[in-house]
Amino acid sequence: MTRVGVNGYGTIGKRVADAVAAQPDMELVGVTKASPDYGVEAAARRGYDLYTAVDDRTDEFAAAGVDLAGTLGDLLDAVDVIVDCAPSGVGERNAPVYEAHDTPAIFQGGEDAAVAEASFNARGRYEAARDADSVRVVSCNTTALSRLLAPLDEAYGVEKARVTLVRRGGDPSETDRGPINDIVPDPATVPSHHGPDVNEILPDLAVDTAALKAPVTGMHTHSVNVTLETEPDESGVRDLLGDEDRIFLVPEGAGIDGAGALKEYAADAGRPRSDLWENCVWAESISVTGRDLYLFQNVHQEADVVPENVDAIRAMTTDVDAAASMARTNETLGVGLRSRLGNDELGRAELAADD
Ligand SMILES: NC(=O)C1=CN([C@@H]2O[C@H](COP(=O)(O)OP(=O)(O)OC[C@H]3O[C@@H](n4cnc5c(N)ncnc54)[C@H](OP(=O)(O)O)[C@@H]3O)[C@@H](O)[C@H]2O)C=CC1
Ligand SMILES: O=C(OP(=O)(O)O)[C@H](O)COP(=O)(O)O
Repeated sequence: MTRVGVNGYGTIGKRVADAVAAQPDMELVGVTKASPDYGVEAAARRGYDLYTAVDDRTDEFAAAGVDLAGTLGDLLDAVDVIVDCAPSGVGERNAPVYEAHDTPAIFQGGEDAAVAEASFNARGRYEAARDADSVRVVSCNTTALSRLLAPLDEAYGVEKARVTLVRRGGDPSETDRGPINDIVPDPATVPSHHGPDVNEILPDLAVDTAALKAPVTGMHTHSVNVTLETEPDESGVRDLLGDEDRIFLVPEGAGIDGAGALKEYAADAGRPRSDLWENCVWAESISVTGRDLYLFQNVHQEADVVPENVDAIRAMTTDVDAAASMARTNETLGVGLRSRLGNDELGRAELAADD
């Protein structure tokens, strides 16, 4: 049983905590908060022990009537691995604290790659985390690109990938983010950080990325063009991507026309927080011209890195291999969304059996 702590209980931390708690081979020892706001209630409702991320704020929690199990240092001494889910840049400041407690750590994609010994994606780079003392799960966008490009490279060879990322302006809870009335090149320089970050996972893959930010909160959207080394056909690409558990082929003719409908689909499927852990590739966008493949995919930024964090914990702390870890994570969380529309007869009994 791997004992796990989560440092930072925000957008990513609360989801990672729930995913860890669902694993039969992991124990969630506790989570931290920096301030006693509404997030502490979510942790309490789930029965998670709460620690303060910042030692000298203990009195603030007491004044708000919040019981603490201890400080970050206490949590670090009680776990086999800590998952840092602090705001971007704060993880780097936390790294020396983890080292001082001799606690292996997993960081998130808001940190520079240099924060950890290895960058991680279960599909592309699981073994790199084996026995590492620190690992960085790459960002939501980089995770999605790695999941997409790895199977394409294996099946056809990637000569060159070119991706335009329309990034969401902020998460739904982030009232202070933007833009609110523009689509902004961000960064305005090319390549954006995503291409070099993909190369942390797939080092030999030629990929250029350009990014913008848009006034939406639900999901990122990627416009993808990949020149392949061998000529594919559209149905072959559909089958290839459809066989990946962490890719959801958005069915043609289902009336799912954007992120709003995708999130509704996830809610109807009973997903916690309407989370879409899978890349969402629009099936009808898959188009081939010679060796050029085109498609659109949507990425739920709050969710896609969550199964990757679970696999990173296993890679660092156990002998379980990539395929077995991914299968266990997928099964326990329910990753592997599939639509039967346009495929088989839509049987109520069959759908109910999935629940
Ligand atoms: N949001 C996203 O879409 C994605 C984010 N990431 C990355 O994940 C990481 C976390 O992002 P996100 O969850 O969005 O951030 P949030 O701002 O939602 O949550 C951060 C959490 O960290 C806590 N915190 C604040 N200061 C500290 C500290 N000094 N030590 C420990 N914890 C602290 C906050 O506490 P409190 O609430 O009490 O202030 C909050 O609970 C970043 O690296 C980000 O780039 C990766 C993929 C997608
Ligand atoms: O890591 C992320 O995005 P990124 O892949 O564009 O760097 C997350 O969506 C957080 O991005 P943010 O820095 O816009 O909050």
